[in-house]
Amino acid sequence: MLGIEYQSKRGYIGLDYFGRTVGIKIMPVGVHMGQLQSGLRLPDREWRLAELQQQFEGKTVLLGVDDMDIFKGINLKLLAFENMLRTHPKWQGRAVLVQIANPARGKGKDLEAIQAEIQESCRRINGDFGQSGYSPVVFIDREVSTVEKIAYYTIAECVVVTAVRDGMNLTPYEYIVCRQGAPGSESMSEVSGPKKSMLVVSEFIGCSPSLSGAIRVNPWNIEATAEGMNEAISMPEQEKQLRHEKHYRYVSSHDVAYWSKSFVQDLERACKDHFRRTCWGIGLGFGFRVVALDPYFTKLNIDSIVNAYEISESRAILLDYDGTLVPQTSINKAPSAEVLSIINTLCSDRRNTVFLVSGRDKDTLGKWFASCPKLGIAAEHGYFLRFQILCRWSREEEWQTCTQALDFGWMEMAKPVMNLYTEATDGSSIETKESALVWHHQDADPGFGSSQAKEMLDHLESVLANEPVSVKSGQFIVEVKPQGVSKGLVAERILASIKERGKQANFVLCIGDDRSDEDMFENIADIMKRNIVAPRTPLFACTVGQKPSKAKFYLDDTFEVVTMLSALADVTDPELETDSAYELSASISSLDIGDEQSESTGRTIGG
Ligand SMILES: O=P(O)(O)OC[C@H]1O[C@H](O[C@H]2O[C@H](CO)[C@@H](O)[C@H](O)[C@H]2O)[C@H](O)[C@@H](O)[C@@H]1O
Repeated sequence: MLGIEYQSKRGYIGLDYFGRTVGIKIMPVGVHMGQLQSGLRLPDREWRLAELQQQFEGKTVLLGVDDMDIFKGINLKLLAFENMLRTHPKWQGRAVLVQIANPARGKGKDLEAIQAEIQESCRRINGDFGQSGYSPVVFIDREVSTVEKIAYYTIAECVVVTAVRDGMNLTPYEYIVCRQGAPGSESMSEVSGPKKSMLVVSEFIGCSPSLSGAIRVNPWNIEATAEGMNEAISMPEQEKQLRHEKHYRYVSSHDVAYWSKSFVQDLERACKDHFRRTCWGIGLGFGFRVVALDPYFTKLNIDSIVNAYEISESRAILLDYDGTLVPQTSINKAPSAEVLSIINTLCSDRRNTVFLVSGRDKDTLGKWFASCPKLGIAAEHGYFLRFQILCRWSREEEWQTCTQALDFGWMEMAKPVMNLYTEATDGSSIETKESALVWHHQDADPGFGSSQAKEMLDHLESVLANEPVSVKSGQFIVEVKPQGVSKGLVAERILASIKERGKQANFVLCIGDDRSDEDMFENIADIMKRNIVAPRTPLFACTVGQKPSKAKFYLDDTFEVVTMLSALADVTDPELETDSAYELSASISSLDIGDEQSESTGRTIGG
């Protein structure tokens, strides 16, 4: 939906938009039953009905009630009626089209032209098919009172709406209610016998999908509309009755009161969490956004994290890469010498387990962090894992896949879709990773690139609906990756492995900037409630940039992230260094390893 993440929430769609939930609901508005029923009880109705019954005695009345404007398709209706009289001559002398045209609310050449066409059609049809005492078209272009309209609805065998574009259009609903009559008000002139109503409605009007018993037509198709009219008035009486009953049940139970109540209920549900959030206006011009933030969302205080770090015995440090350790805007994406040095210092303390958790591919990360042998790396959102250098005697890194061999047949389906958008979007490109496909649009025109990304996301979601993949957007990317591979799961595994090694973490720092990192924040918040980390472990879940997040803390940019990590490095005690490489080689087996399986890429750990 608009490229924004959404969930289906009990009959309505909830979009997450800058920390707020925006509910979207499609529901046709109904009629005011009470008002219509009072109209049906008006004393005036009685004599008007009697008059009309006399006027149209022995005739089958088709009724149109429309505003006089260029969208209502009144002339199309007249042409279809003319066609019906010609192709079904049995209706000549018997069928009458009463067209009420509410006076035009506007003026203009187009309106004058349509009025002239209507006049000409009425003249022609009445000239060709009229007989003494029979005018096939009765055109009423004056203000018609509610009670008079109710009388027309009551005598009409069928209502025809041929608008070529319209909003809801409640004429069919009003007609159904009038044909039913007000409960207990049957009078002498009331339509006797079982209640019936028939509808021919344009497929372009709002109420059309809610009337399953109506005959739906494309009003531009004169022949089909003529056939629809003939079918409606020729239908067996019992079927007309069944269709009427079904429509009346719907219209009377889904009235305007039901509609408003239902929206208010959903509004209350969607806004439930809004009250505990604080709204801020952020950005300028077109970049201005109202952002709802949790009141406990605060800037990460470096002194507090340093204090907690110093007194802890087993620390888990999980770091995202792009947008966290290097700015999204950097041309050179490789880590700086400063970042590598800080990471090496953090890794040098045996109390620390430091992991890079990134969406990037394993070869790039392996190359960039070759000088950090004690750093754990989760590449491609954790599909590949590199623990520390495995063995004392070997400095060769070893990658493992987090799951059994997967079927990547979906890539053959996703690639052609991405190709289409790449061809049409200058500056975009496709990145093929071992487990995922990524469409990049950072170098495309910003507006066009992001609207293409939104459209492609929808397209991919429908093409891949039955495939075991998830399609997500990130910083200038749309990524398709296997289901069950997420930074959240990898974070959980890392913390579980620390516990397995008998060093249950009592300090957790988890930092990242984008959508994929939110999975980490969410899983880790949940882990804190379980027994995987030590009781009362401080969790420093931190997002980069002040924006709605599942993290409790934020830092403004990558510069502040590096400053904070550097402060931790300053109080790190390399004295405590041991040959943790050896230790971690043992930890691999504790990482919930399932059926191990050799692969060209490395081994597999069960997931
Ligand atoms: O999990 P992260 O470390 O944040 O990595 C996420 C993605 O990083 C890479 O894309 C990013 O860098 C590109 C330039 O090198 C840039 O065009 C894009 O907008 C950034 O999102 C990587 O190419 C992706 O595969 C990762 O998913």
